[in-house]
Amino acid sequence: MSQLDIFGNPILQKSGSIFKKGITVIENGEYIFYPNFFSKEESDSFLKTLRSNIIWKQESMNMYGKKIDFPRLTAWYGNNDKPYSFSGITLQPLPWSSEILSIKSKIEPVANTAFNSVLLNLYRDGNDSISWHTDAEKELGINPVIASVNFGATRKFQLRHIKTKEKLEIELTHGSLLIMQGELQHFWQHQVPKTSKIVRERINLTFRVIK
Ligand SMILES: O=C(O)CCC(=O)C(=O)O
Ligand SMILES: [Fe+2]
Repeated sequence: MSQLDIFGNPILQKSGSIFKKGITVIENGEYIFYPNFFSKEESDSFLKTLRSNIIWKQESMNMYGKKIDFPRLTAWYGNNDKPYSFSGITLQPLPWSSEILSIKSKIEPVANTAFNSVLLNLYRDGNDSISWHTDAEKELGINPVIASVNFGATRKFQLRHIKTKEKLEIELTHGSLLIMQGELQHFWQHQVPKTSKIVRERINLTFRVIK
């Protein structure tokens, strides 16, 4: 476990990253990580209510004429009725639920951003994953702020610079908050790889602003 600063953020030992006011500044991007943003009790409760109240869907995409299921379940909520497209599929948002609004109101002052939509992912076990991508869809505009909230199993979140191929890794723990900002989405891809470890379910919420 790395050393933590006064904000509870790990102090990165990696060369090339500067740490100021809780923001980790890396080449072509910034992030803020709170390993314990929500208490254990709050996190346990959100995990349970989101698991049962969210309308989870098995989305799929078409690849060479074959239907391929995403290796996770997803849901899309928001106050914006513009459809949002990613990985070749288009999602219509469902109206905010009370537990999502409660999470949103806690993270907005920290992220300094009023989010109008959220994508939820349910990773049922270590076989579920999301592969290398950026969240740089044109609806999100230039230098989007994306706030990622995590409940359940701790999973590895990897970042890879598209030019230098440098890699960073953050363990996204139960109750953690990761805010990605600056140029990060334009220069770094991210993924949550499969793991052969036996892990419980994990729910991730990425809050976004659709322009
Ligand atoms: O599950 C995660 O931590 C990442 C999810 C993600 O990258 C996305 O939904 O775009
Ligand atoms: Fe993403």
